[in-house]
Amino acid sequence: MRAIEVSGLSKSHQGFPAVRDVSFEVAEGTVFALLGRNGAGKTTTVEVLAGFQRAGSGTVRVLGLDPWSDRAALRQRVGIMLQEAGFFPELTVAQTVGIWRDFTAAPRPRDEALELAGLEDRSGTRVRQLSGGEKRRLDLALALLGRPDVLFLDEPTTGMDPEARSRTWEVVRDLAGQGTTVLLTTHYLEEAQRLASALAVMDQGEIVASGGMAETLAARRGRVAFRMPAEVRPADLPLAVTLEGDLAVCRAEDPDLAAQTLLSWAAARGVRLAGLEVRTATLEDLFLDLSRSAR
Ligand SMILES: Nc1ncnc2c1ncn2[C@@H]1O[C@H](COP(=O)(O)OP(=O)(O)OP(=O)(O)O)[C@@H](O)[C@H]1O
Repeated sequence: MRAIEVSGLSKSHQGFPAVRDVSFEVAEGTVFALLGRNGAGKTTTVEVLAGFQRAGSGTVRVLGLDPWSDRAALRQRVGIMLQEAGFFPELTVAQTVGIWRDFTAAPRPRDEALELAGLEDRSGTRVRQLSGGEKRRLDLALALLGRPDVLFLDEPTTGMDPEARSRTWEVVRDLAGQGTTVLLTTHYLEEAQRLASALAVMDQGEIVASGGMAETLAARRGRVAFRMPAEVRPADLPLAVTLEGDLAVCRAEDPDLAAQTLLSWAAARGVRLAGLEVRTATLEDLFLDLSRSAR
């Protein structure tokens, strides 16, 4: 079943086309990453899906409902963590969660929400004293209060330290494992690659790449890199390489095979390929390729 369906969505801000003819679907219980450079249109898309902005044209459905006209019905089933949360700075973390619970149907217990977000040690701290990353964790605690079926996370781990970030990843994975559908925007490509099973990349309001994470990456070329031996010239090598400082980099559809070819060549000549690194394509490679082709 599809939890989110977007078909031909367009949305302008004062005549500026922020989102243009965007279509994608998110299967129930999966994590979907919406990626793209600053200003690509991700937040606008999420805000339309969350019912904060009305679609300009096109069709949008969340759990089969229209996020704008069925806002009241959806509010109980959707959790939202947007980029700019408005908190009361003088309230403590526990008081903030307490107030939010009053507005939430069948909320999680306060301490469970704080623990999920890794804020159990901060419950007595005033919101104004929280660090940026801790405020993001409070956002997460609030988004999770109502045990949502669909969770919108707009740059959820910005400002978090590595430990908080990996803890958040675990929470997101667990939620998806329990059936929650998660739509994530992030500038951390590693985060998207680790969490999401499908993705769409936006640029200037349009989708420029989309599909399953594994298939999308498998279709890209991987990379073999090694330190260029002083006695070897690039033209001597059996495969084409580019030089990045003292690193020789070979892009290949099958990087394992390319590495084998290079190693057999080196072994036959008694040459050592120091620091050899073989990896399949990452989201970063996809981004670099997309921005190269956009130039
Ligand atoms: N309320 C608004 N009024 C006018 N223009 C807006 C408004 N909101 C967004 N825009 C413009 O629409 C475009 C898309 O913005 P959006 O916030 O959706 O991008 P984004 O992909 O989320 O970017 P970021 O990664 O920086 O958060 C940008 O050019 C932005 O300046």
